[in-house]
Amino acid sequence: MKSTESANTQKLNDKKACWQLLLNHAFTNGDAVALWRLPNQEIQQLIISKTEKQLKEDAVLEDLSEGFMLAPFMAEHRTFLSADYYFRFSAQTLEEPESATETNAHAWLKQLKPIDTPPAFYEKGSAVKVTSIKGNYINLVNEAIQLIKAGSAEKIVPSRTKTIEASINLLEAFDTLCQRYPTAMVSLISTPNHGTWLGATPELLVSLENQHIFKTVALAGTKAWTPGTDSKNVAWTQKEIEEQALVERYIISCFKKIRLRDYEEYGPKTIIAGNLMHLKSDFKVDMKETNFAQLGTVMLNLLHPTSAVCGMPKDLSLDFLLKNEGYSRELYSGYLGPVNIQQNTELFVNLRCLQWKKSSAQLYAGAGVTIDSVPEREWEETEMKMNTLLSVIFENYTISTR
Ligand SMILES: C=C(O[C@H]1C=CC=C(C(=O)O)[C@@H]1O)C(=O)O
Repeated sequence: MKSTESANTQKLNDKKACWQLLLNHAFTNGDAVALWRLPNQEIQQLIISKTEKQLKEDAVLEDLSEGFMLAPFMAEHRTFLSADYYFRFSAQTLEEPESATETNAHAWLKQLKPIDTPPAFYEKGSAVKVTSIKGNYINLVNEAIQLIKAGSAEKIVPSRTKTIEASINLLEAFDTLCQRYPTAMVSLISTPNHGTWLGATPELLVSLENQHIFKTVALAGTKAWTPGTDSKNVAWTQKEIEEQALVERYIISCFKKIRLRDYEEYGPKTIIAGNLMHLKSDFKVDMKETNFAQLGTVMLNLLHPTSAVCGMPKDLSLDFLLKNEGYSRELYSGYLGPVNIQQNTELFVNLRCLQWKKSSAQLYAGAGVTIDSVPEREWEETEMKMNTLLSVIFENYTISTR
């Protein structure tokens, strides 16, 4: 017992060794794992959960225990990972416990027996890859444009996948994404039911600070960012301005539905998200002043899927995507994030992500199509979005795509 403790004490001073030890034990026991880093924070957080609990449709966000939520694009089957073991890490080491949950987790860690093989992340069966062919995606965008021209929809967000043959070192990739994209929510999730997902998303869906301040954003419009570009001097086209305004109007329509008038709105302004720039407006509500204790739950159900990932009107766009995209989005464009950890909930739309396989990775991206869309440009936009991860992860790899 004593020798295990001293071996582990050394590991605590080495973040990567500590991750290996924890993940190895989690995967050996069939536990689920969520590792994440919130925007503009140094601290990386890790949950190990013994159960992948399916949430009921009427689950109340504000009443959940400390944990991590995962929702696929078709959000009726949401998963909740309770924080059975919770750890925080700085750049190199494990942080000292600050809560009872963390103290328990540290005690558990100290008595774990070393396993010196690399962690075996969960892998899910392969998905269909029809939309990875350029011609298919161009046709899909053209069909969306026809529907919009016929007056049935204002905006639709068709997506596609791309498979890369390579074996990724997930923990290295997670750390590199954290360094390269300080404003993104970076996550690495591995569960028996969902497999393994890595992402660096710029899009907040719902945040609740101290059960008091509700926040969401309207994000749309995409341009390549090159170092040195000043975000204050970026010119956006009419198409991009309208595309983002649609997302804004959608959020406001959700507030109207619940008769909430007292919200603050800032922007839109240009933000840098890795290799890209977007237009973003911020919305904020004081839940105490508006006397709306369950605003998070109510808005989450109304907002998802937003017109940034689905379209406008929502039902018609969803119907179009389910019939025509030709693959299941799974966790791509769903949402994920910590719930009620240290009184805060921060759920993000799962964009700029990949699904990991032992010897390959499946990337996902979509583009907002409006009446002014040019299909070839939408294809290029999805390529740029996939490059957010590819350019970081594969810096030192030879890539072959199919
Ligand atoms: C659907 C995606 O991005 C959304 C978020 C920001 C900008 C978008 C756009 O310009 O089309 C998309 O609405 C994606 O990254 O797969």
